[in-house]
Amino acid sequence: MGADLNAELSKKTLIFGLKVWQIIGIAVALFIVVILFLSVCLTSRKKSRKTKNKIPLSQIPTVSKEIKEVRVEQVSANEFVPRDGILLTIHDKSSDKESDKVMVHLGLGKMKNGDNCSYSDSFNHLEKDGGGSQSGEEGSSGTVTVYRHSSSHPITAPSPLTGLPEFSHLGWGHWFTLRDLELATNRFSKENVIGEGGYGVVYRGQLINGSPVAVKKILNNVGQAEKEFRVEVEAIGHVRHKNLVRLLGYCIEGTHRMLVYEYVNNGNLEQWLHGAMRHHGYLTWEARMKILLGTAKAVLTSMYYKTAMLSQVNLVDWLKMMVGSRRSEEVVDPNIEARPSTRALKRALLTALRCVDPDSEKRPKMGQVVRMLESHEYPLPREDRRHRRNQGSSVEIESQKEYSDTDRSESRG
Ligand SMILES: Nc1ncnc2c1ncn2[C@@H]1O[C@H](COP(=O)(O)OP(=O)(O)OP(=O)(O)O)[C@@H](O)[C@H]1O
Repeated sequence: MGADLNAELSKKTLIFGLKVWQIIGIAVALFIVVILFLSVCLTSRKKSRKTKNKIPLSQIPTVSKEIKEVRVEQVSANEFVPRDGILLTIHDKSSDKESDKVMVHLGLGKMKNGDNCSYSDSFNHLEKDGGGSQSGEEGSSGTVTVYRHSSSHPITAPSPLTGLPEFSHLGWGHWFTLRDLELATNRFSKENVIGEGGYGVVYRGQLINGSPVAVKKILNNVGQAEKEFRVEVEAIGHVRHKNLVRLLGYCIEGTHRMLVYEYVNNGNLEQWLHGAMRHHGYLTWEARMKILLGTAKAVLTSMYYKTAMLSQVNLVDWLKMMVGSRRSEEVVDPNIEARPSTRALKRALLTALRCVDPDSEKRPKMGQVVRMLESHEYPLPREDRRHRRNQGSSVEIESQKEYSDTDRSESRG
């Protein structure tokens, strides 16, 4: 048997007179070379695709470990399997008569590979029986966009009430995708810009459930920005206070960092103080004091969550100069019709000066600020102050020494 096989393998063939075993050997070697070549090609293609998708490390701001990034990418519709109850919410964006699109949040599905996904898109608005919006494949001209979410971080189900993602894994707020916010802000159009702060541009937007929102797009080239984002998301997000604009959620995708706030349609304090809202009138002294106190209380609520950056240095210098040269009365906005009493003005200025003491150790605690502003006894008359100081000092009493120049001139006056 063995001898037969040997004889067969040793037979010469017509291919260059090579023996059978030689031909087999060459074929096997060629096969191995081809397999090796193909696997090298595939590996290098995968690698180059990965590096293409990767953003240089220097451009990716570091986020807290608590905040997980969602990898979202568009895939073709046949790669996913929708779950039951596809249609969750229809928001008719055409109500403003400018667009004939209906935005449809379709819901949740599963990728063929087992990953969770959500999918949504806008369809042409269908006029039917007087303009009601209709959903579904029939007549739709849009293609469904599927968002794939990493399986290690399953997406949260949209709330049946709002159509928005449910609370984020941080225990508060919604976790928006970039696409959610693009849809809300008309792709961050210039017309939707409502302001610009130190950390980014703020856009007006409308969520899928119709709620107006302010979307702050954090500039990722500002050093403080990532810190600002983290502080807001991890700390301010938990805080509820009637004087603080509520943070509704956030978006982290690639290098994008965005904060979504409830929309305040009443202008901002700067606009009220510097005349941009003058068609609505001017703030009275009482209203200003209320804002001051409300702000102090809000800061007290959110303290050492947030380290505010003071951008009022010139204002502070000006105030000190005015008080130092006994022109306190002149710092009151001339547009206020009912001027504050001397005592009320002194209370406000004294508190303000204490808060901007160059020695941060000497600045009052926010609780003391609230007490100073709320106390009608404050500032104490000089005799009472001397008397109380003999009994034991408090910051409020001590702070009045700082104001002594003006104080003396006011008492004389
Ligand atoms: N929730 C909101 N509702 C309506 N408008 C807003 C809202 N948040 C911000 N804005 C507008 O956008 C502007 C910029 O806001 P942002 O919070 O970025 O900066 P800021 O508070 O003015 O300054 P800074 O960045 O130094 O804190 C505001 O002055 C305001 O006009």
